[in-house]
Amino acid sequence: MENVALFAGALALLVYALAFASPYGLRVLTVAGVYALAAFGFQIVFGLGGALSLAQGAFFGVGAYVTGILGSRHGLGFEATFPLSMLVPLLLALPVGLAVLRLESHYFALATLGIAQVLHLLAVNLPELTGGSNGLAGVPAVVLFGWAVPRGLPMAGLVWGLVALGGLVGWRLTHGKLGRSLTMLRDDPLAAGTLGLDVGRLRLTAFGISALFAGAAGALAVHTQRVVSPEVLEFPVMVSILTIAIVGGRGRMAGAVLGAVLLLHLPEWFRFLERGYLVVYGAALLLTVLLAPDGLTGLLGRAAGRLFGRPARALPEAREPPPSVSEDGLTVEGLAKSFGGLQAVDGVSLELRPGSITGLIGPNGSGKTTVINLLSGLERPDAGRVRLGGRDVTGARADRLAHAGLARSFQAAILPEGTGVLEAVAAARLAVDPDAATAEAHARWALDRLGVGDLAGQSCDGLPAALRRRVELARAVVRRPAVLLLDEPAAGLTDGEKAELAALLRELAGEGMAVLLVEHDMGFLLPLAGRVLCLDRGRVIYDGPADGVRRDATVAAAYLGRAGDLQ
Ligand SMILES: Nc1ncnc2c1ncn2[C@@H]1O[C@H](COP(=O)(O)OP(=O)(O)OP(=O)(O)O)[C@@H](O)[C@H]1O
Repeated sequence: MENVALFAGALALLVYALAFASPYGLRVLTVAGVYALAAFGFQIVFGLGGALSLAQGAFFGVGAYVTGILGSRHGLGFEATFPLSMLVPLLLALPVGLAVLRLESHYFALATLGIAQVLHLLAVNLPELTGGSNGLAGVPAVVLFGWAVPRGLPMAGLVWGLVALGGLVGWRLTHGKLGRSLTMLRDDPLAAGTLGLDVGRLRLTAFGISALFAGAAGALAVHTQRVVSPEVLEFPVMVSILTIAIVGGRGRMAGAVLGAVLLLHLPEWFRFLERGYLVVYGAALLLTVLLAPDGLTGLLGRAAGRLFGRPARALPEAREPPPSVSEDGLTVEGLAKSFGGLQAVDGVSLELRPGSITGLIGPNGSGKTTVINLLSGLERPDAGRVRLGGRDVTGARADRLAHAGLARSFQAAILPEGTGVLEAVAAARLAVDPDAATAEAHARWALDRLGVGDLAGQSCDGLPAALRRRVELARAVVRRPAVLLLDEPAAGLTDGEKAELAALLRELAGEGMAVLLVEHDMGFLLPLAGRVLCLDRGRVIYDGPADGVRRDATVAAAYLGRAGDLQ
């Protein structure tokens, strides 16, 4: 269906360009292609990665200036200027990205906006290099195999040829491991780290790719206009790219094309309204954003789905992933963490041996989740030592710990809305499997293992709580971890479901996994766990066999009068 729509769209553009477009119309179409190319990169960094990079306009401008300066001042040809126009923004993006990519979203947006401001100032104030406010004229035409590509249809053809190529590259990236990893990162950055994804490296890669696309677009813009001026570094360029991505549909290459064609043509279509056109144009944009929050391509996709039904998803054959290799489990000594003045975890020591199930209990707020967060790398300990698989991993990042064989679940099962069950589970293998198809085959195995293989073709949206928990557990199990940390996995389950979960956990431990269970439900936990630790105000107040917990006076005292009760 998607392919038919793409083909129809491409054909319509071709017919318009060949038979109907005036020279001016061809120029607008060419510029639309240039913006589509810039928006492809933005779809990757913002649409998929969720990082509102306001540097896309700056990278566009840098690409434009590289072609402008090298072309008009040094007479270099397209074959040299075009790759350099992509390379220079990339070289700028890497150090800038390293410096700003770890900032929180709005600070990141501001920092990237600053880049454009600085570059604009440089462009205006370095006239010997850039031509100052007037810019540089006389940028040569693109010369291909000795033929100077004239403006009009040939230039439009060249630009749209590159749009087709760029769109294909972008489409492959978005549908492969990178795109899926970025989507996971956007939807749930915390979980992404615990699934082994290197958040920093992924963001930097997306930022770099966005710069490559923007630089290419900037170069083509200059060849189309044959001049370069500080205008290419001004904010309207960035606003146009952002609008194109949002109106067209976040994260979709087809959305970038549709958005660019519409954004560039709407002012032309409304021009007869003279000064009133801006009002209508603004209202049309506002309506699109309000009525189609996932953009026009999202709207069209949903409409097509309703009309023609969703095509059945071809499911991969289940394949068993290799288990993590680890003879030793996890050993923790003197773990401590405070938040401000509050000592959340205070000198906790524990050992998770392969093949064992250990329970971690304690009243509400006693530090159980913080222990799991410390062990899985979401918090850094203030003190203590953690050894995993025989190696010291104290303070290691979540993705490193995941690679070392640790998996965890979260108290509130987080599955990204709008994602398929199979994709959500496969996300946990993206960091280790060679490609997305292998990750999906492994995910299929995990879903079968959890007894929910029939959910593979479904969406995560609207799944009942018990099934969501299973899918989330499948996401941990699919990693075949050596150590599995589960934060209240039985919450909200019926007695029958709890019994099934208990059987599964026994099976996993029987295969050599070391399991840590944080639980309030003693009826579930005590028959399952060999050993139980009880925390109170961050300290271990009981560490012994499960059947001794109920008789222990300190444990009973800790639970008395607290929100959590020893059921
Ligand atoms: N990021 C944080 N910043 C400040 N305080 C925190 C943070 N995380 C946890 N705390 C505090 O640390 C203490 C321990 O919290 P934690 O969530 O680990 O307890 P818990 O035993 O898991 O509780 P529950 O059973 O309710 O899940 C609480 O007082 C909590 O408010």
